[in-house]
Amino acid sequence: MLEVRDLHSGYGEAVVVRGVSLDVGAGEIVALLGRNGMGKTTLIRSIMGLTPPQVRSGSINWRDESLLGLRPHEIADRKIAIVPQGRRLFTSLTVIEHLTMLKNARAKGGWTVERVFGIFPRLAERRHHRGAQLSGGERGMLAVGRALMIDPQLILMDEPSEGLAPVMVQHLEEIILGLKREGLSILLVEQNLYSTLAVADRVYVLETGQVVHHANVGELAQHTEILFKHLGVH
Ligand SMILES: Nc1ncnc2c1ncn2[C@@H]1O[C@H](COP(=O)(O)OP(=O)(O)OP(=O)(O)O)[C@@H](O)[C@H]1O
Repeated sequence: MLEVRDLHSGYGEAVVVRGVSLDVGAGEIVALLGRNGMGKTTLIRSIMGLTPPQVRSGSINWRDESLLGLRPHEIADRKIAIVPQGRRLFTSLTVIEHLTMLKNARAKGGWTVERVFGIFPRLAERRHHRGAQLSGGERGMLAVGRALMIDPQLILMDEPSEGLAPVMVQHLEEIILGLKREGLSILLVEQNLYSTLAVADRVYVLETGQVVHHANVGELAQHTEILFKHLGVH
């Protein structure tokens, strides 16, 4: 479904993503692991058409169509959503306003506000609260809910568990697995290794903008020395 080939992308003179190739299949959860500053966010933003960074060369194809040169809203029209790092919510808009701003009022089927409230009851309680009034966990839920409202087939999630309490991280894992069961594809950037191993099918490890390891989660769990070498974890 998503096919990235030999992608180079960066900021000004600095090329941060240096020749990355990766695939995300239908209904697959693929994780990008790597220490801070290795280029994960740059890669996610490049796929979504967000600038900066600027893509220098390589290809990004989605269902056999090139995404290069498309604007983020055109990419969203192709059913790709992003849960951006830091959530990027509007401080003065309410929960409901965030959820409805991208939904075509005439759209039929798919995700509705009520369905999002069904998986995140806390957001229902806070429906009239503004972005600035929400806790970190509530902001995280809203960022995921907002992404779902475009009825995505692929979600790019940039550290969705960042700042969440352990119980919420577990809830998020369940939601991610539920979305997979519905056939969604997810490209997940995650610092939380255990969360990654709990949900992902395959993992790419990035180091200074290059893929240095690619494995199924089962293989990775048996070769924890790889994680130690590239991620500095035990
Ligand atoms: N807007 C920008 N302008 C210039 N350089 C940037 C910009 N954003 C990121 N960089 C640089 O690109 C490199 C990769 O950053 P990136 O955010 O993609 O890493 P990351 O793997 O997602 O790490 P993190 O987990 O810290 O977000 C870093 O050296 C960073 O300083």
